[in-house]
Amino acid sequence: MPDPRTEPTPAVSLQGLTVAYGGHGAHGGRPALDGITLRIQPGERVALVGPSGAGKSTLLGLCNGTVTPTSGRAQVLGTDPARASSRGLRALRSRIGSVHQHLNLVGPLRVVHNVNAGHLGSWGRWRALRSLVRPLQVDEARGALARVGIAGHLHQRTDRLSGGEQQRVALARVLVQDPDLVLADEPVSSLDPTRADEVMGLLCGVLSRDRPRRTLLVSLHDFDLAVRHCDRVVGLRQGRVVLDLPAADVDQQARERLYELESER
Ligand SMILES: Nc1ncnc2c1ncn2[C@@H]1O[C@H](COP(=O)(O)OP(=O)(O)OP(=O)(O)O)[C@@H](O)[C@H]1O
Repeated sequence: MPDPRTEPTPAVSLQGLTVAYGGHGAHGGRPALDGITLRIQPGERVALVGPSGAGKSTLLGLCNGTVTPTSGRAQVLGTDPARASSRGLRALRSRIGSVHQHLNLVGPLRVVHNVNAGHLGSWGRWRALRSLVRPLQVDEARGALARVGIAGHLHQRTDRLSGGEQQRVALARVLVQDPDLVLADEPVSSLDPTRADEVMGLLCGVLSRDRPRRTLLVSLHDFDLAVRHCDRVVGLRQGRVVLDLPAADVDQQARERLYELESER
């Protein structure tokens, strides 16, 4: 049993968390998350996998405070998002980087502005507006783009880039934000397999090498990508954790158990 005095404070700690949207469970009374207990240590790269509707996005939403639990407790970077003041929640969110399938990039803006959006949590409003007129911290933006392999695109219009390149802009935005925790919800599901593999390599490589204690929690439909790029694989099914293994220990049997048809259970 680990000694609580020497264990690091977890980056994410969920205890008996249940989410029942609208006060009722989804799918005929079943909650979206059903008594989830999970600890993720700083620096871990964790993949969340499981069938559609298993609760992966809901779990990520709990971590950034956009979803409120019905019961149970969460600590994310030492803060309970559901009990934090609005200032506390803002402070927490400034330490969390997000990567989504929908990239939330402003297409007509030049790439440098979208990368600099990573500073918005720390820049005041005037600094942000000034930067829109004449970009600030350009060298930092260029450096971040270089690290994701598209340094030459700094001044291009963002919507002229390919989907994979735009995903790299979103990663560069996270790099300049420099968060302690990255939450990625289906970050590569719109990319072809080769691009998806490259972007996952950057997400789990550059983003975590950048700061070794940075924690990554990424939901994925592609089980192979999860095993290939992450340290640990957590499988959700019907709102419960049914698999939690180091990626190296995941075998075919574990995979089949996770995805077997609902009717077979
Ligand atoms: N805002 C909401 N209101 C009501 N029910 C919701 C809401 N969001 C999700 N649900 C339900 O909660 C359950 C879990 O959904 P969630 O999106 O977390 O699953 P998921 O594993 O991310 O699915 P997918 O892989 O398809 O994105 C589903 O039954 C879904 O219909």
